Amino acid sequence: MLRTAGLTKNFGGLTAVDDVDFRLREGELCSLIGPNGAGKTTFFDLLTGALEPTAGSIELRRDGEWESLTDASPSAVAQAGVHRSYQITNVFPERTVLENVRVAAQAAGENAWKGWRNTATFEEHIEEAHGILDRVGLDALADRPASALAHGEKRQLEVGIALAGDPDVLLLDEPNAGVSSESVDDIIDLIADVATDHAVLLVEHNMDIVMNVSDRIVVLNQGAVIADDEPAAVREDPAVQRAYLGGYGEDDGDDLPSSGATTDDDEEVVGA
Ligand SMILES: Nc1ncnc2c1ncn2[C@@H]1O[C@H](COP(=O)(O)OP(=O)(O)OP(=O)(O)O)[C@@H](O)[C@H]1O
Repeated sequence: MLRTAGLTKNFGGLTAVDDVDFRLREGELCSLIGPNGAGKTTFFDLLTGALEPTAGSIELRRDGEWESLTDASPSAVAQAGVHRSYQITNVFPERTVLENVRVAAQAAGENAWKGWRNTATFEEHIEEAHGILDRVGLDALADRPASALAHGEKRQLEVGIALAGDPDVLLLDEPNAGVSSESVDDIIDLIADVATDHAVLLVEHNMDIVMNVSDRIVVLNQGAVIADDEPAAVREDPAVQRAYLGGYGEDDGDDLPSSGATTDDDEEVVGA
């Protein structure tokens, strides 16, 4: 579905992403984890065209053919069907929840340039937006200004915006950031639901979420892949425990870590 080969990004003398061969398969939910500064955001920025790679390639499979996204612009990547939900919100605060999703649906639509004048298209986008809001659990709040949403609801809205235009691949950037620990189950349900009909790459520090939803986990450390396996195998991998997990799940899989990845909310305790 989406693959990289030798993907590398240097910032001056620093290699933030180091020769990464990665593959996201159709229907798969893959998580990308690693300590602060491991290169997760940079990898996302490369996949979405926000950054140009120093070396390597990015390809998306569409209609049975591999298509290069290596030098594609962010809008070309989005047009190709790879959408990202942002850790730093891209919500218009004064607009309503519905408007935020409708505008995203319109921008993603094939007839975007006609949208403002074409009533049928406008109605279609409103319908799509309501469907998406229903899916992310926000339809009851459709007429609220986005600024009035709680943290967790904003994350839900960001996922909704990323869903607009029906992408093939969803890149979810810390959908749990700033969300209270009571809402973790809602976020798990939301991620699991969108993964039923999209290939999903998730960056998330909360290991309870990652271990719960992932089909596969890729671990980055200092820009390089140090593990790529099923959750149980990754959890038991000594190199991953050393670099990131710091004791998480070593005894019975349910313990909170004494250090390492966060398990409940917005506090990040992972060492760089
Ligand atoms: N624009 C930039 N210029 C220079 N260095 C950068 C730039 N962006 C990131 N870096 C460096 O690249 C490395 C990887 O950073 P990145 O933000 O990708 O890590 P991360 O895994 O997303 O971390 P976090 O979990 O804290 O979000 C870090 O050492 C960071 O300081």
